[in-house]
Amino acid sequence: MSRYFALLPAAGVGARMAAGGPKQYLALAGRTMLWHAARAFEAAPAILRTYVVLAPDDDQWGRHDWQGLAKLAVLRCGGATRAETVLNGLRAIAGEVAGDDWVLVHDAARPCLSAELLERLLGGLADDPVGGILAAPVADTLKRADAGGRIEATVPRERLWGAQTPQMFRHGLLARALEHAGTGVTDEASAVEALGLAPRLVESDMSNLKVTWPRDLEVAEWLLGRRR
Ligand SMILES: Nc1ccn([C@@H]2O[C@H](COP(=O)(O)OP(=O)(O)OP(=O)(O)O)[C@@H](O)[C@H]2O)c(=O)n1
Ligand SMILES: C[C@](O)(CO)[C@H](O)COP(=O)(O)O
Repeated sequence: MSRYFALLPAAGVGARMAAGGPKQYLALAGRTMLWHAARAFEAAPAILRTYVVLAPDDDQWGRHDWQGLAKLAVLRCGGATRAETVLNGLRAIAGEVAGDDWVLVHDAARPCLSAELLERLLGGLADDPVGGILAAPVADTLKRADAGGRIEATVPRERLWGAQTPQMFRHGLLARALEHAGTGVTDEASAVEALGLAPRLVESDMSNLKVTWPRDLEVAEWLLGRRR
């Protein structure tokens, strides 16, 4: 029978947030952003454990309250890029997680993942031979800029999706894909794509936003408040 694990890369520095420290520890609706990101997996019975991958020199973890997260396990093996952090995490859990177990990789910077979207991902991929990701169809007209900030071209948006997380793959396949792809890929799916496979898209929406810029905090806070 398939087993399911969550893995949260949380070793980023939050350069674009420019908050004076890693953004995963910023307060949102009374908890840290990281707490909320991990909380989504707490409520899903299928998930056995939630691994959080911190930077080796993280000095903030111990300063916060992680109550309510019984499935949590902490790893201190984050790398210089998101891909490196995920691969280090996959290697660290290889003794506990089997090659054909599912791993759901979820950004610590996505604190608003709902139970509905998580269930949709788990249900949509249960029998999938490759795995896949939550993603939202692009709604805006897309422009490519030139170096001076003027429009160079309008890019057709048909069949374009914005990739989100969780990204769900079997441990063995994902580790192999990331080893093959190197540390530059910005998500797990692109590493799997580079092996010639086609991950499935499971439709999500903008409620599962990534908190990247300071202005995203207010939206995330509102979404979390609405859910309570
Ligand atoms: N070396 C890294 C870089 C990023 N991440 C994680 O990957 C997720 C998505 O990254 P992003 O939103 O880019 O976060 P930061 O890297 O912190 O932000 P920035 O790029 O603005 O510095 C976050 O949970 C972040 O902590 C990570 O674990 N290890
Ligand atoms: C994984 C991701 O959230 C999918 O949209 C995104 O690629 C992370 O990108 P970042 O540059 O690390 O923020």
